[in-house]
Amino acid sequence: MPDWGAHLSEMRQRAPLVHNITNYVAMNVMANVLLAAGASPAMVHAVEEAAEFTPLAGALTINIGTPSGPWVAAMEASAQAAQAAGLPWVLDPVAVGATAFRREIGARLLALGPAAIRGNASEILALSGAAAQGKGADSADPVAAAEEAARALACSTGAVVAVTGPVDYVTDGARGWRVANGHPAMPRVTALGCSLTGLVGAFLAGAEDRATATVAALAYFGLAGERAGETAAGPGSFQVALLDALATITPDALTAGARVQAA
Ligand SMILES: Nc1ncnc2c1ncn2[C@@H]1O[C@H](COP(=O)(O)OP(=O)(O)OP(=O)(O)O)[C@@H](O)[C@H]1O
Ligand SMILES: Cc1ncsc1CCO
Ligand SMILES: [Mg+2]
Repeated sequence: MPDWGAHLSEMRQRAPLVHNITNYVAMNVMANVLLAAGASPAMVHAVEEAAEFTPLAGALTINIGTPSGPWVAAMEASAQAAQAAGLPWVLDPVAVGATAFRREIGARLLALGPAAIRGNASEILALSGAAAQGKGADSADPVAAAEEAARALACSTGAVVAVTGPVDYVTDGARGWRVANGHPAMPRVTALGCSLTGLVGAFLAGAEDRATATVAALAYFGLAGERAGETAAGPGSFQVALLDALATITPDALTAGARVQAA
């Protein structure tokens, strides 16, 4: 098994600038998650500047949670800029199955070569063209039901695909892992999946093996959730405790606490 903590250590040494085009709900929590982990977030979405900004960063993340025409234009321009610069970019296809608008955005972004795709089971099923039962931004499908779709999507796009839920599944089409870290309070705080997408971007910046870097980001976030769950009184204090745990988890603690199995 790879040394998961080494990925965290490398990310903190690089302290990458991560360019995020995310949704209105996620902006603050996602930026705080990236700062707590040791990366530098920048939320830059104006179509007038987004593509100019992208090459300054170590990675780009694109989240379609609250899309509108000009934002989508910025997403496409930044994804193209990342592709041209050889920078990894991560797609978070929020509620992609819900409307025709989102399905079209998802298909257009998929064609721009994401290095990784991170979504819940309903989103990964919908993005792959399979039937999905998502409830808006929330999943209504089990992770296991999306594993085959995830492998197919990884093979057709070349991206690492991460399906999150009670036990996460990650695949690059050839290899697969299950990540059991996490806490049941996590889906009760909004935008934690969106924030995790930002962390995947941070771990991918400069990484040699994008699949194991993605697994490490998921194990780290899930372990932080476990730590937060030990002290939190409810969803509000959980969010605060999660930030503290992200900042205090060491690479050695991640290596010891990661509950990852090859799948
Ligand atoms: N029931 C659960 N038990 C433990 N961990 C969970 C559970 N559900 C989700 N998680 C963890 O929560 C994090 C976010 O994943 P989730 O699948 O909820 O994302 P999401 O649906 O895209 O969230 P959002 O759209 O609100 O940002 C991941 O680290 C995942 O492992
Ligand atoms: C609640 C919500 N609605 C659109 S985006 C978002 C954040 C979680 O994906
Ligand atoms: Mg989501």
